[in-house]
Amino acid sequence: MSNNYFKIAVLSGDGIGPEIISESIKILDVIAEAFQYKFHFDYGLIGAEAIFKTGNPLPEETLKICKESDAVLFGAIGDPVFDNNPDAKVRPEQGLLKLRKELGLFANIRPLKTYASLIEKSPLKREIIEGADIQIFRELVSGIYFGEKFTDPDGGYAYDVCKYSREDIIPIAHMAFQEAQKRNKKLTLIDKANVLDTSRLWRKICQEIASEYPDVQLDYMFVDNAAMQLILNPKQFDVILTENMFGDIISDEASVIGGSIGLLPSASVGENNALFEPIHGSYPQAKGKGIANPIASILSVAMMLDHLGLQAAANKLRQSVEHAIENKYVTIDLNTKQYYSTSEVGSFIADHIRYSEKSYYNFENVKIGKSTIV
Ligand SMILES: NC(=O)C1=CN([C@@H]2O[C@H](COP(=O)(O)OP(=O)(O)OC[C@H]3O[C@@H](n4cnc5c(N)ncnc54)[C@H](O)[C@@H]3O)[C@@H](O)[C@H]2O)C=CC1
Ligand SMILES: CC(C)CC(=O)C(=O)O
Ligand SMILES: [Mg+2]
Repeated sequence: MSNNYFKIAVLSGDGIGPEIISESIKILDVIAEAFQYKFHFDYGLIGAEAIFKTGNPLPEETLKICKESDAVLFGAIGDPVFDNNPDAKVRPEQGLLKLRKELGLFANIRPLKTYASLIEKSPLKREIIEGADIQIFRELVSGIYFGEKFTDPDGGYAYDVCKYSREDIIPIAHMAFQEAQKRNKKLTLIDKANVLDTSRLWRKICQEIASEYPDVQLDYMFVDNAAMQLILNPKQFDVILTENMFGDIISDEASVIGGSIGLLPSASVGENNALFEPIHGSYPQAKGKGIANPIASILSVAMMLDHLGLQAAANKLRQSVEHAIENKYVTIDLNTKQYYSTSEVGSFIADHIRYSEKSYYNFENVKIGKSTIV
């Protein structure tokens, strides 16, 4: 990887995937211009569109461009054709799971924050959520999503095995402890250790590792209680560490604190590869309507820029997203009275980066894009 040339594999996927990814590419084009970087995009098929075109949810060619990339930008996969057919043998989700496994993306980092102007959008009370700031570390390539699966041909029973090894837990546990050290020195392991052997293994290993981080306070919480505590008192959490399925579920729940799942980005990282993806899915009901919030994908681009060592660009991008949110330049999920389309929000953020980087305008007084800031 040279200092200013980056190969990005782009997997738009299904549903709203292509719409949100096209806003993220718009942003990357502007960042390339403003900061003098070159991003080379290699597009690949994945998910339902890949099944429809090739029969395979993760074609070899897609895997190849991802492995050869500096980073992967991922939209979303999933289609009702498969969701509504429990007998389908090939499924879009298998493409994403296989990609995560093949790239060794063991840690999925899902940051959650609140924005002052969106506090009222959350169904939760201001005093409960204001200032909440949580970093979720979700294990991503093991556990029940990857264990042996079986369905009795007569349809009488089925099972999914949940398996964890020391090797699966240690790397992400260290990552979470190190993040806790950089933040408020508080780590909560969310598990079900009162019932599950796998959870007891997580506790044991985290207790062992804790001795290497004596300044970090390690707490435990059962996942059922955590699901309740997250919305009753989210500010008690700082860094959360959890297994694959629990992390999947509680992070969607946590998005209610921020105001919309359409705001939450994530980074999926491993030893040699990294992939950046919103936490939401393909939201098929919104496909082609221009109503999807592109910010989760755009903030995933900010995480990608951090990963590539382009902190100045990442910070500028986050400032521009905040500028859009604070100026109420948002999609319908965040404001049903005054809202903008997916591409208008993307353009507003892109314009803010472009003009503020070039110091063309005083931004407090300028009208950007098709609509007026009111
Ligand atoms: N990483 C991925 O690609 C994921 C894929 N999926 C797949 O997505 C499909 C739909 O699954 P759902 O459970 O409905 O989850 P979903 O995350 O696609 O949508 C759930 C709800 O969240 C809201 N939402 C999601 N994204 C949004 C956005 N960008 N802007 C505004 N609102 C947004 C909508 O209200 C939507 O009804 C399924 O096929 C599922 O398997 C689900 C989760 C993750
Ligand atoms: C395989 C995916 C559909 C899992 C998921 O929901 C997620 O990663 O958020
Ligand atoms: Mg999910």
